[in-house]
Amino acid sequence: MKKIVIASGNKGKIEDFKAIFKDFEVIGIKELVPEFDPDETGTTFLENAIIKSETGTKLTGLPVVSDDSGLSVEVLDGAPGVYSARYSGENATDDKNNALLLKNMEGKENRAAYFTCVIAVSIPGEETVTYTGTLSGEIMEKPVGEHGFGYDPLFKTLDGTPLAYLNPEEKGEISHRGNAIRKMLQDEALFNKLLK
Ligand SMILES: O=P(O)(O)OP(=O)(O)OP(=O)(O)OC[C@H]1O[C@@H](n2cnc3c(O)ncnc32)[C@H](O)[C@@H]1O
Ligand SMILES: [Mg+2]
Repeated sequence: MKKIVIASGNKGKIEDFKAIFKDFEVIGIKELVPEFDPDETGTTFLENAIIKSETGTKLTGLPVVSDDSGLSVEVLDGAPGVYSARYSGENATDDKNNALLLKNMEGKENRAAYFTCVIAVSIPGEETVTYTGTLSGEIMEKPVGEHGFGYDPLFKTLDGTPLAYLNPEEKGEISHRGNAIRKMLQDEALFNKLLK
């Protein structure tokens, strides 16, 4: 089976990609390079996704997939954006990030927000390719639901469904990550290269 490496330390993401690359041997990059943790110095999701996939290919010599994603809130000028994972600082956790977001949204009328996901794929000797997906919705007044991770408990879709009410499969049907993945799966040229 062909190998594909997922350049992420986020177990949720690796599980998502295992379900997608069923015909590949999916390897989390930390299995090969335990200290893998490139600085996400980009100012866009696209730049950070490329940093992660290209660093991964350089270190492993294998095809590498990465995902850079986050939440952008209109009334906060797009914050937390590329800083979504570290919104509440050095020792950020999902709970701390959500608490800070609620605090910064106190008294705000406009609750519009969207998730972005950029997937980058680097293959040795080939140009890196990227796929972008988004999901629009609103920030709620308090966390609800049991599913998901990150900011899911505070997010509801435009039709009013709280994201954390959805199981992984249901979320994938509408999510920013699902939408980026569907674009990637339609790219036949990519899979021809990966399977070569
Ligand atoms: O960089 P890697 O190692 O892949 O893992 P990470 O968790 O640091 O991932 P990012 O740098 O892409 O940061 C993404 C953050 O955005 C948030 N996020 C991304 N996708 C999300 C989703 O589907 N639901 C809720 N929050 C999400 C969440 O807080 C993540 O920690
Ligand atoms: Mg990260």
